[in-house]
Amino acid sequence: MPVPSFVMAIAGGTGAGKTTVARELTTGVDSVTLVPLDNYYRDRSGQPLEERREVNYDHPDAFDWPLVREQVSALCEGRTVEMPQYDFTVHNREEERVTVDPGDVLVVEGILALHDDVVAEMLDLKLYVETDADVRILRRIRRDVVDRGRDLEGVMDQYLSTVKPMHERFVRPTKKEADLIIPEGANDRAVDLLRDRVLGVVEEGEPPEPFSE
Ligand SMILES: Nc1ncnc2c1ncn2[C@@H]1O[C@H](COP(=O)(O)OP(=O)(O)O)[C@@H](O)[C@H]1O
Ligand SMILES: Nc1ccn([C@@H]2O[C@H](COP(=O)(O)O)[C@@H](O)[C@H]2O)c(=O)n1
Repeated sequence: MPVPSFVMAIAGGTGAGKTTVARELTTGVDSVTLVPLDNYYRDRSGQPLEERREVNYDHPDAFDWPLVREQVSALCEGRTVEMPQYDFTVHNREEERVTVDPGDVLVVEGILALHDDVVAEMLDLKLYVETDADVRILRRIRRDVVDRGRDLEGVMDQYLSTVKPMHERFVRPTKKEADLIIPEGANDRAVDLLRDRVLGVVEEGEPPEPFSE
């Protein structure tokens, strides 16, 4: 298995465009390993669905950080992991894990991708995608209703009770940890420049250090 040429994290608020930026930045790279932090929500099989619906999923405590650290570290060392998968419709991990191999580029992506100090030590590049809150909530309403089986009233309640306050308390402050802030989602110029650097590291063997200097 290859040891990744470099490892990046993409943080930002819900609906900011993190997944889109991850895809754009790695276009042309042969082997990319995505580590979506959503897969690392804690296992709540011991809790009834009614309770799971009420959990604050935007607080750092909702995530299984020991497992995040263990698996990111393993992938960085060129080892395969059995990655958990998450089912948003039932607010829980799926029973089956998926075998994930390390690629040339490793991308840790999620609202709190820049939250954990131990994970931060493993990163060559830290990005924060910044998109206005009104754009993000509109994107989220569409996604949660269409893809995640939620109703509009519930999405609005969750946004005001936990998503927004936790964004202000835990997500937005991680912006200061970022090497680069990408404005307005998949900003073409910023993404083009970064993609060239990613390809330079992977294809030409350039050192990843200038990203963070
Ligand atoms: N720059 C952009 N312009 C328009 N739509 C975008 C842009 N970036 C992302 N989107 C759309 O917004 C939604 C959320 O994007 P996504 O990348 O999944 O966000 P996140 O991973 O931060 O939650 C998706 O439907 C995506 O297609
Ligand atoms: N059971 C869950 C778990 C998480 N969420 C929300 O997902 C958001 C993070 O995912 P993004 O793709 O939007 O970054 C986060 O804001 C949680 O509120 C959920 O609704 N239900």
